[in-house]
Amino acid sequence: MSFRSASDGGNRCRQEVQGTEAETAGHMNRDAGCLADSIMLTKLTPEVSEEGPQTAHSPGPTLTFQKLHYCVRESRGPFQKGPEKEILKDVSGIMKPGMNAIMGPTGSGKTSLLDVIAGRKDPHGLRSGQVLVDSKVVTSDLRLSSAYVVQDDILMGTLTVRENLAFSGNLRLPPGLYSSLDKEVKVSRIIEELGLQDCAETKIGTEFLRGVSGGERKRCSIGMELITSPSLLFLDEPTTGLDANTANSIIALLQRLSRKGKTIIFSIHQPRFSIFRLFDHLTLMNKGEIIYAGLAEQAVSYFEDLGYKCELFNNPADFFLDITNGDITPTQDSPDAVLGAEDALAQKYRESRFFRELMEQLETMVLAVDPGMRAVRDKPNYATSFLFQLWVVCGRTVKNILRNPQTSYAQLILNVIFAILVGLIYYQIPHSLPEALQNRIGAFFFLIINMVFGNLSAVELFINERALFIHENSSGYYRTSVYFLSKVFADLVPNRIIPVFLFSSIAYYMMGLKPDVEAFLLFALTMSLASLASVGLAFLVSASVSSFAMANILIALPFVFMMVFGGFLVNLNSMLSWMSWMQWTSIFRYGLQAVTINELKGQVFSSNFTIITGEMYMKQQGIDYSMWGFWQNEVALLGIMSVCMTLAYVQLLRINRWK
Ligand SMILES: Nc1ncnc2c1ncn2[C@@H]1O[C@H](COP(=O)(O)OP(=O)(O)OP(=O)(O)O)[C@@H](O)[C@H]1O
Repeated sequence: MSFRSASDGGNRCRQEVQGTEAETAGHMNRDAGCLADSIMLTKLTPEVSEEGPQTAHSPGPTLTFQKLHYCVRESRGPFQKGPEKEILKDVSGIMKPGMNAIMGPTGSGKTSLLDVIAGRKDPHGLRSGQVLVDSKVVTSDLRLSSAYVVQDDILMGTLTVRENLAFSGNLRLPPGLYSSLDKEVKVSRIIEELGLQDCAETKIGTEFLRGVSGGERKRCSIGMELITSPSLLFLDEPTTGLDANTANSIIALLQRLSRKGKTIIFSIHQPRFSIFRLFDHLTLMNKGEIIYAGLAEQAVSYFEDLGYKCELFNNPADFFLDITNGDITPTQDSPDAVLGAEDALAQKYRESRFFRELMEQLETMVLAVDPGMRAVRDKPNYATSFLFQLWVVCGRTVKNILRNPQTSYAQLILNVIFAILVGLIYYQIPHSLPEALQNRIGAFFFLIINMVFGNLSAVELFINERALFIHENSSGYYRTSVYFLSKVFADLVPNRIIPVFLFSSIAYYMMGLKPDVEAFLLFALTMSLASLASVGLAFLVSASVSSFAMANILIALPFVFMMVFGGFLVNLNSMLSWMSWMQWTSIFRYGLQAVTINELKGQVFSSNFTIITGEMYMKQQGIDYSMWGFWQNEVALLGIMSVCMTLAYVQLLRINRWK
């Protein structure tokens, strides 16, 4: 078995291949039998193998896809959709246990094919065709039961390699099968297998923190998926961005796994020969069509039969890219020589014996499809319970905040500085008119502004980790509600509630407001609720958009409107009636009214000739200062917060998880 090349280079390749020939041959023989066997296999759930409590080594599943036509609609701007573009054209194939590479020039559709067969691409784009895994129709459930390593490593930068792997293991290994100790052992085994011992306790790294190297990151990403011992593993360009040696070691690792019976399917751009020779099966794509699918070592001879000549010492992978790019042309004397048409290579492939054999195999497999298994759409199954997920995800969020405390410190320091500033400006407000009322109301407005605008930073909450959330959620780590609650709690307590309480204490006593504990507590409550209501709105915006620029525009607009309708800048009674309804949505109005009632009720202010009570002033301003008048403001703030938080959760559920 060798790369059939007319050149000496081909002979050299042959010698290198021979090193792996024996094991590859064994693998191929097994594959031949595996096709029939695989029809019988139905298990796609992670096998509990070498590291787990049970010892089972069942071969990985066989994945088949038939006549896939996938279309995308190109966008021509925010409101204009472009024409539909077919990015996969009548694509069929079989991927058996072993190393299955999808190669092709850039834009040829490698990633699209990988995503469609992995169930990660929006099913609305699939015009026809079906994907089967062990003769079962693929449903959205495949996303949760198979493993997919994305091209950009998505890991929590503040956690170490071991902690990241433990996070994946804790959430994705069923507690009924694995004790805590089993999970720890499994993480250690994965670290060993991936050669990550030296950096196991090193943090992955963030923009502020230098962490592990690119290759170690990639290996950790693969480990995050291997923790469930998946029998089917998808990888999108696992070697992109890595140096030659690291790329080699990653592919060698994948080959070791494939020899344990796993089905490894990956897209790859232009591998060097030492990598290419480890492939068992090759699918070559060009312009959305397959131009070769078959054993990797037969690809060179296939193209040579078409009249292309592989140069001396040329790497087969480069040879194929030269063919697809049109950099080499076929010799016309070959009986099968390709003519000049754009899709001639795809046409030639469809006329080849490889395609004929594939179609025969596919027909047999489709006949074996259990009709009852068609179109089944299982609900996502999570390995762990809601409460356990909440515990683990909250733990990670808290750890992340403690290791990356800049935002929390900044929020705290900002609040203290601002409280001292407000306290100094409005230091010990007198009871004499006109300062008594003017300064009090001015100070309250100033305070509410700080509560609302001081929470602009909350818009980053779901934008920062959007990619991480989408990846983990669609890979079955945790429920959306778990992530939402963990982020909300972890943000609210350190960043919102504690700083606001500190702020209220400093500002309240420096300004010399009512010296009464109950009044202080109600003041702090109002400040907290005004803060939480604005945080709720910020969360809603944060969950709705994916860019900071858009989020800043969307959050600033309602805050400014709310400020205008707060009752301080304009008298709300004098407003045009069709506009005045906006006051009911204003956090400023509710906050301002509540602190005004709390402070002025029962107070008397005087000048040389005038005496005015707080009640008189509030009556004049149209403020209801009864008990319910006060509490309705608090209820309204709570209501705004609850509605916004609920909508933020709905938006998180609606985030597009498809690629
Ligand atoms: N959602 C989409 N909207 C518009 N075009 C798309 C979309 N997804 C894929 N395409 C187009 O489909 C073609 C194939 O894309 P794909 O990413 O699969 O190629 P690729 O072979 O993986 O390329 P690369 O090696 O550069 O990643 C490209 O022309 C790409 O622009």
